[in-house]
Amino acid sequence: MTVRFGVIGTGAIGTEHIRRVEHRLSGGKVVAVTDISLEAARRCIDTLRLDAQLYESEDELFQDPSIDAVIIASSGPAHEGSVLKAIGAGKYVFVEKPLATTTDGCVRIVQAEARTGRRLVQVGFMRRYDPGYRALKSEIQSGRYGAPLMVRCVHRNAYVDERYTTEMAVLDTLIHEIDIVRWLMEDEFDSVQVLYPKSTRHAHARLKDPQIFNFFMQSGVVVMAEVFVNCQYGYDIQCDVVCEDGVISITSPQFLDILHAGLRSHPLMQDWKLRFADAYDAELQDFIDHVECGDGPRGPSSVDGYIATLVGDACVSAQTSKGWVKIPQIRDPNLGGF
Ligand SMILES: NC(=O)C1=CN([C@@H]2O[C@H](COP(=O)(O)OP(=O)(O)OC[C@H]3O[C@@H](n4cnc5c(N)ncnc54)[C@H](O)[C@@H]3O)[C@@H](O)[C@H]2O)C=CC1
Ligand SMILES: O=C1[C@H](O)[C@H](O)[C@@H](O)[C@H](O)[C@H]1O
Repeated sequence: MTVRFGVIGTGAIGTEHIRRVEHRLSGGKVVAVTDISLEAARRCIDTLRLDAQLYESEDELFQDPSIDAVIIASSGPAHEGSVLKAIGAGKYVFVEKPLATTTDGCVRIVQAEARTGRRLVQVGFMRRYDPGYRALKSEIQSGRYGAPLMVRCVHRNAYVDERYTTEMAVLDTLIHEIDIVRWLMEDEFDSVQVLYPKSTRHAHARLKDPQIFNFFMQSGVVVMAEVFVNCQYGYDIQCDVVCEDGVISITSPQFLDILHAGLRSHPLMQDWKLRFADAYDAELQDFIDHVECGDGPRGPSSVDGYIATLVGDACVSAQTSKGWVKIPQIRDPNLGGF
């Protein structure tokens, strides 16, 4: 069986995901696309030479019985509505992060999925599929370095545009660290504090950049996460786990070592597309494989998406408070009671 995809949102990552389903992965095919900008959707079909139906709305796309699964790659605020409609139409759903931009929205999705009695949703937390993070988790779990004590994360973009806000540093950017630290440490967040260093002159007037997010995990492990989205030099993702008997760190994949004019240099990646290309391929291939055999997705779940946004909401609160903010208790959305 080939998994027949409809894609909602044909922007930067939507186009990337379409390209990988069509040309790099096995078992999937894009048969329909839509976008709030029909021009963007049409341009995507033409550029990628897709044999796909252009739908004027997602509602029409969801009614297409030939579509097995949808990839939701629209802007974050649109995710909740699209995911709920997709669940209602009985479609499998791969939704880019965040699952929804509010905790209540995530709960509505988790409860809607639970009512179907099936796993339908996977969230695009692709770092769980990155070879570096997977090797890091394996080393932590080996016990060779003793207990983890601290985690240091760095998430730097070369630059962002005027649409990027101080809050987006949480649900658009830091949300990757929130999910990957949960997964690496098999632990939950307890509390968060935000520090604002002096802002860079490269940040637009309404953006505080960089930002430091300090967390206590429930185990007592401390997480220090830097988000700096105008670093100028490139796209730099770092993660060091400091243990009792050693430090384990991911490294950025090096494609080139250049000797020139008396210098040695390693060109840095400039954005997420190349840095996590293998991870994006692996997460979507995993989705396709499990949908194809009828299991339903086994990647990051709607509950993972709910917890990431729950912690994100606490981080946004901490951005405007002076002290520590407690992360609300994680309740099992499957059991209702909200
Ligand atoms: N996992 C990752 O590493 C990455 C994830 N993302 C996530 O992917 C999503 C899209 O990001 P980008 O592709 O960078 O944005 P983008 O702005 O390039 O593309 C978004 C597309 O969605 C369309 N759109 C907006 N609202 C819509 C709606 N209600 N219905 C249908 N289409 C709608 C826009 O017209 C646009 O074509 C975001 O949630 C973002 O957080 C983005 C980049 C990397
Ligand atoms: O999800 C992403 C990308 O993966 C980048 O890491 C972030 O910096 C970007 O803001 C966000 O859209």
